[in-house]
Amino acid sequence: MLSVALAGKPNAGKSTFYRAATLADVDVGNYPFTTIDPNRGVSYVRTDCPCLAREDRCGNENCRNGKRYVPVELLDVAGLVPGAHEGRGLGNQFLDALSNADVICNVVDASGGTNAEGEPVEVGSYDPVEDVDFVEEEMDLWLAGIVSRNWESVERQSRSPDFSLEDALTDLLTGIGASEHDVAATLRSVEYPADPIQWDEEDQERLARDLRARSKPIIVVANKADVAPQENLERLHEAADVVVPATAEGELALRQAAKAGAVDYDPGDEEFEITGDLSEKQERGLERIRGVMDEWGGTGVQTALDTAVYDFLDHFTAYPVQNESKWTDGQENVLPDAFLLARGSTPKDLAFAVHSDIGEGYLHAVDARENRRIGEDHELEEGDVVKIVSTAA
Ligand SMILES: Nc1nc2c(ncn2[C@@H]2O[C@H](COP(=O)(O)OP(=O)(O)OP(=O)(O)O)[C@@H](O)[C@H]2O)c(=O)[nH]1
Repeated sequence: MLSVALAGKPNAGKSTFYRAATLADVDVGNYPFTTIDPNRGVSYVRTDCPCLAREDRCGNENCRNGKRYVPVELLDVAGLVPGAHEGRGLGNQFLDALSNADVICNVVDASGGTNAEGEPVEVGSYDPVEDVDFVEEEMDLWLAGIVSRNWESVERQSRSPDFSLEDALTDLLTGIGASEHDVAATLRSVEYPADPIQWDEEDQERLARDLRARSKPIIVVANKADVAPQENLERLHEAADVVVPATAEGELALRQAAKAGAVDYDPGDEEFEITGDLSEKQERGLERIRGVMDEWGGTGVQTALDTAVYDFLDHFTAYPVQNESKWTDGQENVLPDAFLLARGSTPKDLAFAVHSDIGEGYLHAVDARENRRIGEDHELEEGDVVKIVSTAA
């Protein structure tokens, strides 16, 4: 399962975001929105379900009237502080947890109401742009530290006659969780000395920064947007590639109210409707959230996850089925599964995502929307429904 990590300094709102994003108003099937352990849970990205193209909604447990929720792992990596790569605060423990993530949401207190250590200060007095830079910096230097600690071994290997620097670096970097694809791209784009003995700290750091940017991309969640000065949000937009304004507290309140049956709201909706009895205070609280949602097109929590996975990581959703006309599996379940795949993935990649045996026995595939056979190197797209024919099926 694709893994999204929440990082950021203390008190930025990570736990609130995490609690909101892993809370469901109903229990859903195999992937309840419940927490796996205190810092690792299941959340969802939202997309249009292919059943919208049909007369009836599919009724899948992760589809709500055509809004499809696709499971992702969510990690809450608490308490990162400046200097963590040198062991400050809880130090490397958190950075190590981040190494399992495919994409990172840097939760920033956009209100400027907490300082670098996460201690409360007057709202607007701290510059949240500092928090954008520090998470990136900590991760870059943490990776540079790993490269540096392992350098002696690369130097030792270089004495062997059939030594290849590229192979040694690939071994080292894939060993710490980077994909071969990212490592190859980094080695192509960064200039470095051919002899490991000639490398200095700067060479190691350049390599680490490039690889970090490829293998651990970071989006910024401008949290506490409900109380953030407009100027802070503008500055954050200038400082980072992708910034999503959000109110984690607002999303948590809405999901709790939805769970209690007091509002009609699905995660990612731009608005909600009050449907149950609420105290005057509760109603005032929810109306305040409505004001923020009107401005940003929702609370931003679902948008942040969707942006991280679909836009920033450039993934899409594909739906394998066994019956190409009914879009069902062997048990008559309609659109039973949804898989997140990287842009450029083919039917064979989908087959491997379903099961390695299905991938190995791959024969051909059928586009169930168009009802036609598709080639092995056909690039799948968002919402594709695919029947895979395999010797293993
Ligand atoms: N105004 C406002 N406050 C928020 C929002 N999200 C979180 N908070 C508040 O910010 C404070 C810190 O939130 P947490 O979720 O505990 O922060 P954290 O980043 O997990 O902190 P650590 O666990 O210390 O790493 C709490 O008082 C929250 O209620 C928001 O969207 N708006």
